[in-house]
Amino acid sequence: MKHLKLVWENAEALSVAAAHYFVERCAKHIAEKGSFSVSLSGGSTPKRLYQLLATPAFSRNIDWKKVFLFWGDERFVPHTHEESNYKMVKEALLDHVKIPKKNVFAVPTKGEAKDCALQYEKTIQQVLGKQMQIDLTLLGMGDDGHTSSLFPGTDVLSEKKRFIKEVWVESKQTFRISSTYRFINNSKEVMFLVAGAAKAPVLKYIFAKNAKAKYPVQDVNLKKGNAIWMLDEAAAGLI
Ligand SMILES: O=C1O[C@H](COP(=O)(O)O)[C@@H](O)[C@H](O)[C@H]1O
Repeated sequence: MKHLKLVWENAEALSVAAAHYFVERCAKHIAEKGSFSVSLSGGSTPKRLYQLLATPAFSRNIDWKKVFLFWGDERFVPHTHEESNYKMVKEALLDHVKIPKKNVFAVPTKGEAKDCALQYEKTIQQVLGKQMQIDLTLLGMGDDGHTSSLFPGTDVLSEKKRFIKEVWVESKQTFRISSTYRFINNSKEVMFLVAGAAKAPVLKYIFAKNAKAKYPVQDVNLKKGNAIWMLDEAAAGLI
């Protein structure tokens, strides 16, 4: 897998560049096969991208009827909770664009986490078919090197069969529902959005020559596609 690193002046410039990239990929996939599937990232950095996509400047260039949205990970809280990734995307994007409800696949969060994870995996299978291939997976990276909800030291890191799995995150004393490496690495392409100086030490480590495996993000290794890293100057400062 190739890694393309692009460094932008700040988080705003990074988000604008990511929005342009999203529009371009969307047009390409729709022209080629009539649809565009995206796995959305949670966390602090992508919110601005979603807000930009909702503005007329970007939104008018997106054929929302042909866009299918999934969540790469979700906090195990109701969809109305402040920490819900669904709520963040709803308020930043979904409430402002004409995407059909049937194209939006939120992670269920009622009942047991393990049942919700299984149910979501089945939903994705029904929509994407056996291939389970997302066109564009958006990812962030935590200061601890986690991506999606693949946190250091968690069981989900060694999951080989499942595409979606519940994960108990000890450091946060909570369940999350996460994409597994199997699902992420089957994507056609991933785009990382990473901003802020707190991310710089992990980026320095993972982009060093012959870096040994240490952080979960290092196991994102697409079977066929490539990774594009959108970084701001603060995050890229030690590379
Ligand atoms: O991929 C992801 O990464 C973030 C970490 O991103 P941050 O911008 O909040 O530092 C993670 O927590 C998020 O849920 C996930 O989708």
